[in-house]
Amino acid sequence: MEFRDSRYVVHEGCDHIFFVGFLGAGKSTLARNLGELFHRRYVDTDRLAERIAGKSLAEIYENDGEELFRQAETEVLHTLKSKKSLLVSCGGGIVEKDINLALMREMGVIVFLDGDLSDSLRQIQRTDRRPDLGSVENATQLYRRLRPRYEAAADITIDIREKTFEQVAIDSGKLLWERGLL
Ligand SMILES: Nc1ncnc2c1ncn2[C@@H]1O[C@H](COP(=O)(O)OP(=O)(O)OP(=O)(O)O)[C@@H](O)[C@H]1O
Ligand SMILES: O=C(O)C1=C[C@@H](O)[C@@H](O)[C@H](O)C1
Ligand SMILES: [Mg+2]
Repeated sequence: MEFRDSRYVVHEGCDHIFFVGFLGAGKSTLARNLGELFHRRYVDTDRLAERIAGKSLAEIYENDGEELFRQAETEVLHTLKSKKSLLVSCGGGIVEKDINLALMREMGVIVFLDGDLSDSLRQIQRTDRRPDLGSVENATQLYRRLRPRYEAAADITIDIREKTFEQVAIDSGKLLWERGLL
């Protein structure tokens, strides 16, 4: 059943806000915080992809490989077309596929949380559950490869370096509110 609540902002057409950025940057925390502050529903593409596949991200990678996970991720994005006004925290690798970028652009705006790799690595508690991460060398390579893709995809970039999660929520909430996006 479609969730309805008069406190929630409803714009015309599809008006999702997609948060992209490296693994552990704080995308889910921000989307959840902004959802509470601005009464917008929040979803996470990794969790939705796990639901489609019926297993955890780590299990998908191990049993089926990354490609199947990426397919589930694209499927997830398609399902969001029929929804409205969502705050969407995206998997770190969502920018790997051009089709995902096109779908996100079609459905709303893309916000890039631009942070340091060292902060991401510190914030990720269970690196064993993160198949994409691997060693520090691997994570560094991945960060170098993905960062230009986040930058190119972004409608809005938020510098999150040396900011607390709370500061990021306040700064980005203000910015998105001023642009009429929240
Ligand atoms: N207020 C906070 N202060 C410090 N650390 C926090 C705070 N909120 C969350 N964290 C930590 O930072 C981690 C990363 O945050 P979050 O899960 O929001 O990032 P993400 O970008 O969504 O990562 P993922 O790659 O898992 O999708 C959390 O798992 C948590 O351990
Ligand atoms: O290793 C991981 O935890 C992840 C791998 C990528 O597919 C990402 O897209 C996903 O967000 C997380
Ligand atoms: Mg997340």
